[in-house]
Amino acid sequence: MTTYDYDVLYIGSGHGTFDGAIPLGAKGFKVGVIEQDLIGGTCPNRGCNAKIVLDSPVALKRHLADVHHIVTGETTIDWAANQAHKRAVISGLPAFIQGLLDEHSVDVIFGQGQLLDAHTVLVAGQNKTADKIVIATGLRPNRLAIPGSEFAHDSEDFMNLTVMPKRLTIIGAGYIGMEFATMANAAGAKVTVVMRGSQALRAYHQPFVAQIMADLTKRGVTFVTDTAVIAITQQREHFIVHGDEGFEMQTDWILDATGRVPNIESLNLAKVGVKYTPKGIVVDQYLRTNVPSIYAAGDVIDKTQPRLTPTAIFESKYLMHLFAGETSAPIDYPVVPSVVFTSPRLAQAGVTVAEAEAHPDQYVIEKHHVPDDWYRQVEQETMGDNVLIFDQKHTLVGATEVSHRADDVINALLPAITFQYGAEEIERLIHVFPSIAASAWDQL
Ligand SMILES: Cc1cc2nc3c(=O)[nH]c(=O)nc-3n(C[C@H](O)[C@H](O)[C@H](O)COP(=O)(O)OP(=O)(O)OC[C@H]3O[C@@H](n4cnc5c(N)ncnc54)[C@H](O)[C@@H]3O)c2cc1C
Ligand SMILES: NC(=O)c1ccc[n+]([C@@H]2O[C@H](COP(=O)([O-])OP(=O)(O)OC[C@H]3O[C@@H](n4cnc5c(N)ncnc54)[C@H](O)[C@@H]3O)[C@@H](O)[C@H]2O)c1
Repeated sequence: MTTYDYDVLYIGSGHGTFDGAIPLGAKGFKVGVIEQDLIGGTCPNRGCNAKIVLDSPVALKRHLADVHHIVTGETTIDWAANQAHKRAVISGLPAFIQGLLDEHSVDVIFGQGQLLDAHTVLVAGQNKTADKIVIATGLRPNRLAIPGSEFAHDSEDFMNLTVMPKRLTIIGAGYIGMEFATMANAAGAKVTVVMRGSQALRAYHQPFVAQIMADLTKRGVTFVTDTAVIAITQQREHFIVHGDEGFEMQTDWILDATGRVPNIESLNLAKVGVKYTPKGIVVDQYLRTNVPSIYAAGDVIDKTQPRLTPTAIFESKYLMHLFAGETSAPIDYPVVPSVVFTSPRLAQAGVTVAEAEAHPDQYVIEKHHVPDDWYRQVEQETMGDNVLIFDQKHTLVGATEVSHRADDVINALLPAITFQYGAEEIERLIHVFPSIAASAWDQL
């Protein structure tokens, strides 16, 4: 029988890897993890964790604005201090995650991994062999293919800014475009978002997206719609963003937020015969590629599920159970909730409003205006709406909300959606009172 260096060798050390690699190591499997950059990947170092620290005073400033006649005085965000706080919170995460890997005897190998064959990865000049290989190399920022694209920055650069530019232009109105426009606006920048079309956050309920855009506009953000950026030029210490049909705008700093692309080029996929598309690696229902010993997890998979940390964690844990022989079933994704961290937040889970509206024979739609709830008046929320979607048996199957606490509301409703609770279970699940969860549950 062939002996390999590892039972399982992961390429990449993000959530698509470590949430499964650590318990697999703990079960006694020989596990290796190859990483070319910071341990933990995007989410802890330059994604969710970094972003939510920077956003915290932004959300707080918004709450204070709502109660300005009670808590008086002007509040400003000291961006340099915010940046220092972010560094203090996240800088220890790679060592923390590496500590967990070490504790469970998972080898960490630094370097760029490149497949040599179905069981061998070349890293740091050495061949490492494994019974199974998991590709979990994630995504990187897209770079617009236009003249002057080198003058634009990415989300990581934004999150490392120590001085907030006076004028900031964001290209793209997806997650990053909208969240970072919110942060930069609250920190005092004059923000312009240039959009190729007219729709932001396409996966979300558009009337709620329109509320967020109108609110940001009121706060000073400019949305330039139906404009494709065709070039960026430098003019002394400023930049000019050139759009089609003669659009031109002077700015101090440009964020290219036009999406993210899979990290697959360096892997040698074609030589080993692993199938992929421009959206990532093709896998079957067992997250297995067409090469039987090679699997993939996390953002690098070409998939319909949202490319989010909870999805990567679920996939990583699924593979851990599969490799440990604890399941032989195909992956069965639960409801994946999602949120855009604007102020107010926009969150959703389960059946979307668009799906429900398209099938009125299957679904019942209920709408609520958030400030109508006495508990939401405590924090003086002035805007906010939600839509709850029920099936014909009045089981909750979907929900979306725009409000300051939308993320907490959707989390609170999630058990009802995921486990299809009936009236009896809903009555038996009680919450701390008063609380967001109690308030959300009261709607069922
Ligand atoms: C700005 C930003 C904010 C985000 N905010 C949220 C949020 O609020 N909530 C949420 O759920 N999700 C958020 N996400 C998405 C989330 O970060 C990803 O879904 C998650 O990190 C995916 O994990 P992963 O393990 O698949 O990939 P990654 O975390 O990207 O890890 C891949 C790792 O592979 C390494 N690698 C790549 N190629 C090689 C190679 N050849 N050899 C060795 N190593 C390699 C990379 O260096 C990287 O460390 C955000 C993303 C960004 C960019
Ligand atoms: N809250 C969260 O969970 C969160 C936050 C940030 C990022 N993320 C993840 O990070 C990933 C990337 O986020 P993102 O915002 O970069 O991508 P995105 O796909 O959400 O948005 C990209 C935007 O750029 C636009 N665009 C694409 N090509 C363009 C072009 N040539 N010119 C102009 N506009 C163009 C798109 O229309 C879209 O509006 C996503 O997978 C997301 O899941 C998640």
